[in-house]
Amino acid sequence: MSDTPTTTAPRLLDDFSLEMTGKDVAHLEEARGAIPPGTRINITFLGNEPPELRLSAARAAARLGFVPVPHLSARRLRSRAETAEFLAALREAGAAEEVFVVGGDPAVPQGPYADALSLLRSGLLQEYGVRHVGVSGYPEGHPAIGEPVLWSAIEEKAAALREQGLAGGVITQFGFDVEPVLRWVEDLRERGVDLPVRVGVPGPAGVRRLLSYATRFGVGTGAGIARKYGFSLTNLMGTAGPDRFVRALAERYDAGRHGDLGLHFYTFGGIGATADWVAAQT
Ligand SMILES: NC(=O)C1=CN([C@@H]2O[C@H](COP(=O)(O)OP(=O)(O)OC[C@H]3O[C@@H](n4cnc5c(N)ncnc54)[C@H](O)[C@@H]3O)[C@@H](O)[C@H]2O)C=CC1
Ligand SMILES: Nc1nc(=O)c2c([nH]1)NC[C@@H]1CN(c3ccc(C(=O)N[C@@H](CCC(=O)O)C(=O)O)cc3)CN21
Repeated sequence: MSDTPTTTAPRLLDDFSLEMTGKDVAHLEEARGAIPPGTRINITFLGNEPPELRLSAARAAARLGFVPVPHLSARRLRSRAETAEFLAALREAGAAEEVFVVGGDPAVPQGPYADALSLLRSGLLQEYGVRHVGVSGYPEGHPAIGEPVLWSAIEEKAAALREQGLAGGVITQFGFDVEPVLRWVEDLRERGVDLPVRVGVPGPAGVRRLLSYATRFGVGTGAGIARKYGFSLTNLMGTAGPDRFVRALAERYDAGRHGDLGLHFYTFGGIGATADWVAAQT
């Protein structure tokens, strides 16, 4: 129904998720009133944040009435015992039901899990009460991982989730261009993966910051993409929000072809700005 974008857009935003780091707890507290109760709040697993900081973020999200979705970065986990300890603490915090499992940026795994799949297959997650696992998707590829590897990884993870009796979903790497996202989702569906997909996009933020994260994670920002998204590569002082991106996604989203789609906002230090932006859309 591409001729009724205004009725489709709120649907995509009905059950959005937000991503924060351990350092954003005060921002979450400030923004709480602008975020619908029960919203999923993902907690990034940064290498430079100690587990206690991530745990305090998970606790804060639960205490404020949201659903914490802590991330586990497989390659950063140094042992099965360390992983079990983190999961036990999450369970204690009421934050273990939903997690997001990602490979992890270290070029060499720091412990027994070389990828998300090995953690999924370890049996540990269920032991600590995990019921729903998010995995990542890369509509524009990944700078260090080839396309065929990415495709087999996501197919194997979807199969492993089924085998392990875990519910799941996909969250895509943030991007600035809707076209590759929808093409990728169609490809995913043709490969038989029917997991719900949350399309990752940055919340409103300064252009300089967006570009620096994009560079850091190998996300494309060509001049054409920038224009479509609504920022200029030469005006680094400006800010840019996902207005056009979300509008374009809503216009082109066809549930018959794309299955279950939602939105995931990478807030990059601005959870309040993102919450306000979403609230202003409805
Ligand atoms: N999308 C996101 O929000 C985030 C993505 N990442 C990064 O994305 C990458 C892939 O994660 P997943 O999609 O979960 O992959 P995965 O764990 O499912 O692995 C897929 C394949 O790529 C290989 N691989 C994984 N990480 C790698 C790395 N850092 N360098 C070289 N090869 C690697 C694995 O051995 C496996 O063959 C990782 O580098 C991860 O840190 C990290 C944090 C958040
Ligand atoms: N390949 C890959 N690796 C990642 O680690 C990664 C992705 N992709 N995609 C996006 C998510 C979100 N990520 C991040 C990483 C760092 C901050 C961060 O450092 N935030 C600052 C505040 C904002 C700022 O000052 O820029 C912080 O201090 O927490 C946030 C999200 C990491 N993520």
